[in-house]
Amino acid sequence: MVKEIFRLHPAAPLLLPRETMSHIKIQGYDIPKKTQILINAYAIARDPNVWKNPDEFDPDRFVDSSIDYRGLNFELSPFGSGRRICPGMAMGIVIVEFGLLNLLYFFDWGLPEKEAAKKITTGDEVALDLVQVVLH
Ligand code: HEM
Repeated sequence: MVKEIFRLHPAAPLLLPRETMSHIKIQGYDIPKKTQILINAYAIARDPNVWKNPDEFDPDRFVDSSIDYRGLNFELSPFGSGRRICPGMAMGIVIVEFGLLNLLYFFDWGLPEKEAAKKITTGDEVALDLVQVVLH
């Protein structure tokens, strides 16, 4: 469940901007020194070449899968990766897991009468979830 939340709704959809320290070549592209780089984790999570039915919220996709969010699988990297990976990752994971556990434990969840499930806004319509949260 938490992996699927991090996949579809990364808290930092473009991770953090980084700058190249030297000239590098990635997949044939020359990237000069001091170029600002953004990793579009949001787009990677919705790439049909990487994920089956990418727009679908399907926690079961991680059953029998070794893909994890701790920086070793680039298709799922809500905390970034490498030397600049989020140092607060362990704390972030605990906050998300405890938040979810509390919501599930202390509330009885259900749909209001007559309201169709498809009418509920999931946030998929908005590219930057963080912006959506701030604006509401
Ligand atoms: C769910 C919670 C969190 C998420 C999704 C998250 C995500 C991220 C991401 C994507 C980066 C950039 C990594 C990169 O560029 O490769 C980052 C960096 C960072 N995060 Fe987090 N973070 C979370 C929680 C936290 C917490 C709880 C703290 C501190 C208590 C924290 C402190 C930092 C710091 C200091 C950096 C900069 C690291 C550097 O530039 O070397 N984060 N985080």
